[in-house]
Amino acid sequence: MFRFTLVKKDKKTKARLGFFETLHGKVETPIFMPVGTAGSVKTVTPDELKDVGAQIILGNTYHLHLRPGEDVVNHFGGLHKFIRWDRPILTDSGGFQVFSLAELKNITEEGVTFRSHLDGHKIFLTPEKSIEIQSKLGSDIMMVLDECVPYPCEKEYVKKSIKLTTRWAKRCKEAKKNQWQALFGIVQGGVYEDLRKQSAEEIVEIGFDGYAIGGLSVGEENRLMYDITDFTTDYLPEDRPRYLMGVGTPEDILECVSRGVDMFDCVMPTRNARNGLLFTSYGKLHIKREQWKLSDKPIDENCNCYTCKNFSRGYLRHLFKAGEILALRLNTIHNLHFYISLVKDIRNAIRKECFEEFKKEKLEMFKIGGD
Ligand SMILES: Cc1ccc(CCc2c3nc[nH]c3cc3c(=O)[nH]c(N)nc23)cc1
Ligand SMILES: [Zn+2]
Repeated sequence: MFRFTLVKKDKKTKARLGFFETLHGKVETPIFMPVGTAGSVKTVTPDELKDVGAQIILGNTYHLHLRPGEDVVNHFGGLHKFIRWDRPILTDSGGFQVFSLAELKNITEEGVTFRSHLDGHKIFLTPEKSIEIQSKLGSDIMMVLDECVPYPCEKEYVKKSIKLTTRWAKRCKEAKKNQWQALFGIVQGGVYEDLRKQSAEEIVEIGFDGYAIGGLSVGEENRLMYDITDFTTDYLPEDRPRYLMGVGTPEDILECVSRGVDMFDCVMPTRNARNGLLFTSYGKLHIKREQWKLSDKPIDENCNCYTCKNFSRGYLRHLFKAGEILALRLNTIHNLHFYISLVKDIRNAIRKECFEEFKKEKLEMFKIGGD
């Protein structure tokens, strides 16, 4: 069960306001999706995720297959019941994680063989296997198994790779049959516009509930990521959501919304939080710095999250320096709230037809610097 509704198109940019409906509820777009790789968004509870306004979270086929295994999750009635999250969940197919995490991998027509990064045992992931795992996890949105080529990557290899990715996408759609879960296609093609066009046309031809732009946020310069995104969205149907995988910083999200992207995921808010790097309206702030030792100010005076309503920078710095686990939790709550509030404000700006001014103002403020 899946349906996307386009509510409004910005007049000056390619920004869009919309929402999609799933079995587990509605998600407004543009949206930021917190990453919960192994069945938890690190350090926070489902209730805290709801408090910061999370509407959908991500899970991962690769990690959950390795541990605890999809049969264990299925035993508990699927991922929603297992992790106590009753809103939508999107799972990645495992392809990207194989290419970025696993030792020794071998890609053939049939699928990809790799060794687990946990205990080294051999695993053979095929399009059919990936769909089987995601079905047992019971995610609302499944991703096709694709090959995310590295950056840089020579054009001849990318040319062959997108053909494989298209054949795997077809096999995923066939393997899904008439299951209730939505299935998103993934467009590849590296940084080559002609290959991006070819991949987009082939994936759209197969037909999916939504379309992801893959193969970016893999080390290429931001300008290149923006250009490829801008080029690719023109080849995706208007009446389906567009998901730019792995993106990005607050600036990236503003820039890519204006280039026609609806869905984002990134480990940045959660990973940076655990490293003491906090997002504020004026840019990033390093909480461990000496200068915050006696500061009684909140992280961000424009923020009304639990952390900013209750704690000073001085206390948060102390917790972080002391290695207190509470530091990781309070920092994560703030950073997630920052990202989720940013996309909420983006939605409101598109609704009020002032997105371009909003984007310019935000980008200026981010440059001021939080430290
Ligand atoms: C839990 C979870 C974590 C991460 C992701 C997205 C992971 C991700 C990328 N991240 C950065 N760039 C990325 C590119 C691709 C890609 O081309 N294909 C796929 N399947 N995933 C990607 C999805 C789910
Ligand atoms: Zn806050």
